[in-house]
Amino acid sequence: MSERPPVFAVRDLWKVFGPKADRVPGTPDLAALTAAELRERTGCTAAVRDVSFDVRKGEVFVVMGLSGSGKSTLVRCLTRLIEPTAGAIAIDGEDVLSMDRARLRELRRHRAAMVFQHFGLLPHRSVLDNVAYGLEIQGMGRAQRREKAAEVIGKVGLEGLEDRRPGQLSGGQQQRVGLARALAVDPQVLLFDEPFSALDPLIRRDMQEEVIRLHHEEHRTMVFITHDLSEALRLGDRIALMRDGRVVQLGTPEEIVGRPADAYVRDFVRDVPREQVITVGAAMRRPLAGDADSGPALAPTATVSEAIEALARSGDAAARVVDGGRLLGVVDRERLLNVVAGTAEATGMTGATGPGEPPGAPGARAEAGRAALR
Ligand SMILES: Nc1ncnc2c1ncn2[C@@H]1O[C@H](COP(=O)(O)OP(=O)(O)OP(=O)(O)O)[C@@H](O)[C@H]1O
Repeated sequence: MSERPPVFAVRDLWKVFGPKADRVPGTPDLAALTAAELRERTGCTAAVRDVSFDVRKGEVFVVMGLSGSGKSTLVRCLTRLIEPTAGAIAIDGEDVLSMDRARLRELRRHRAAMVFQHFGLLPHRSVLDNVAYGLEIQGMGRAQRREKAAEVIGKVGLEGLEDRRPGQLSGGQQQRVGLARALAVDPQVLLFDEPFSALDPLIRRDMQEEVIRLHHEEHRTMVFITHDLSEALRLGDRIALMRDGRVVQLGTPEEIVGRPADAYVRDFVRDVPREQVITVGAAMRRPLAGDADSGPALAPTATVSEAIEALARSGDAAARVVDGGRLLGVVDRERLLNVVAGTAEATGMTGATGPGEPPGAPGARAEAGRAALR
């Protein structure tokens, strides 16, 4: 697979709050301290600690972690809503840290639009004018921006509500207005800061579907903060799991669930139904002589859960994993049970590569996991 170029490239990023914050990243003794030790020794909080990652074009990149792990600080650093202490950030190869005020404004207005949990809508303006607001501050003429706003309102399913004020909308509808406003400026990347956490579960699911749809139909690049694991697994092509300012694992949902990097991640994903996330492509063994002839055929992106169902129906002992007519491997009952029981790491016969850089097509496998969780 050819690597998609990064939209954001983040390297060795630090954000330290507190007195003389600058000295922390450059002083190995301080940089090595735990969060609690650092606070005690220096009075500083390292909200983001030595984080590096790329956000690839067209992917949904989820930043997940418990409250206080540094998610918001990290994402706010991307457009310098919070000024990083050390490190490098580039958008499309352009250095973000050296941008002047005008360039930064342009970055935030045109290139990386933020959708907040509290939608920041203007209460005295109609839905249409709220959606058009971003275009207005870009200097677009009234007729043109209203036309564009109406088009985006249609996209997010708010037709007929154009003339309402935000106060006359439900929470979910308000969030759609916030989303439409961000979309109207046609940004390269959408940044979501826990946008759905205040919504009730059904509406939340609706909005998640909306994000998935935008991802599929418009191939939007999105960075999505959440503290909710099932939301992360449902939406993310890749997930950066944060703890105390560090990214403890970066990978596809399948990798995070199937190959947790450490005890913390393992504990975090303990209750996830592995068979709904892990694919037969990861669980299979190499084919042996005679394997080609029997058992149902599954695509490598099929989940373990789908494989179990196929075997239950056919009565066979094993299923074949095939791609374009080629036999890739075999999953037998024992392998499938091991995934369900969590007694085998789903490393697959292709073996592991570095964290976050799986072989094959991570997007497709993440998609299989998401489909299962929907
Ligand atoms: N302006 C600030 N001054 C000092 N410390 C801060 C500041 N902003 C954030 N922090 C600290 O940095 C750490 C990371 O905070 P951040 O808000 O990024 O976490 P989060 O993962 O987004 O949390 P939540 O899910 O609760 O929003 C926390 O310990 C927080 O107290």
